[in-house]
Amino acid sequence: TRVPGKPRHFIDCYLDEMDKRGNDGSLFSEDQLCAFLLDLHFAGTDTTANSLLNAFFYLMNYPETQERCQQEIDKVLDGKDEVSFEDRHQMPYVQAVIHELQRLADTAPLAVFHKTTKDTELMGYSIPRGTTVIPNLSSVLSEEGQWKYPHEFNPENFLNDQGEFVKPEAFMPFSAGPRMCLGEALARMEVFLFMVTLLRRFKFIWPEDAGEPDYTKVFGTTQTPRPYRMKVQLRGTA
Ligand code: HEM
Repeated sequence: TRVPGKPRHFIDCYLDEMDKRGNDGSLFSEDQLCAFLLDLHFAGTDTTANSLLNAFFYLMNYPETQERCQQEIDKVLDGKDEVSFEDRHQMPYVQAVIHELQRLADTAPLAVFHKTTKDTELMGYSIPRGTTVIPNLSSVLSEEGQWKYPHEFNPENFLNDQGEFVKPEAFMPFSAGPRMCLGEALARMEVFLFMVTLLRRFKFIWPEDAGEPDYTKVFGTTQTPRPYRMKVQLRGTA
């Protein structure tokens, strides 16, 4: 349905640009376009969507936590039309819950595979040049000794004794190092704004006939919770 010269979206614009350039040796190519689409849909959308899916799955099954988030949100946003990312500094509990949900979402369990470009020594281990290295983020995110409650959902993992938000070093769902997630800042902003906006308006309820929740995930390059249904109620209408 594409009409050259009348772009409707990114792909059309890109194809127009490819037509214009012909074979001028530029980087505009179908391969490059595919790589961009993977970035947009897979790295940029699927990860954040799965984080949100996981978040609402847990919040429905921990209604007291959901309610405590809503109380903090109501207090901080009192009189404001919309939430802004800056508001997170006044919401230590919500921040702790969101980080705890991201920890358990374990969205990219094996990060992205890497390869050593030279012989490398790491903590007494020698890793020859050209070795494929697969980071195990699942292990870090539930490492005993790094978390107060490594194997359960508990926002206390991100709160100190004064109830302030703290981020342990082992929190690395976006991996670490020079090739860590390029979209981390955007993803964190998106997850915060989506969650706060939705929690402010709606109550998320696990349907009575849904049975016991199954917390095991569908494993993949990105992990996702098992399909579920949810009941959504406008707040204040119950
Ligand atoms: C909650 C959401 C997200 C999670 C958990 C996540 C996680 C990750 C992880 C673990 C990596 C691998 C890092 C490594 O190689 O060690 C990665 C890479 C990457 N992510 Fe994300 N990501 C998320 C959202 C996003 C978003 C929204 C974008 C872009 C808009 C994005 C763009 C990228 C890109 C481009 C890379 C490759 C970076 C490179 O190889 O240099 N990610 N992400």
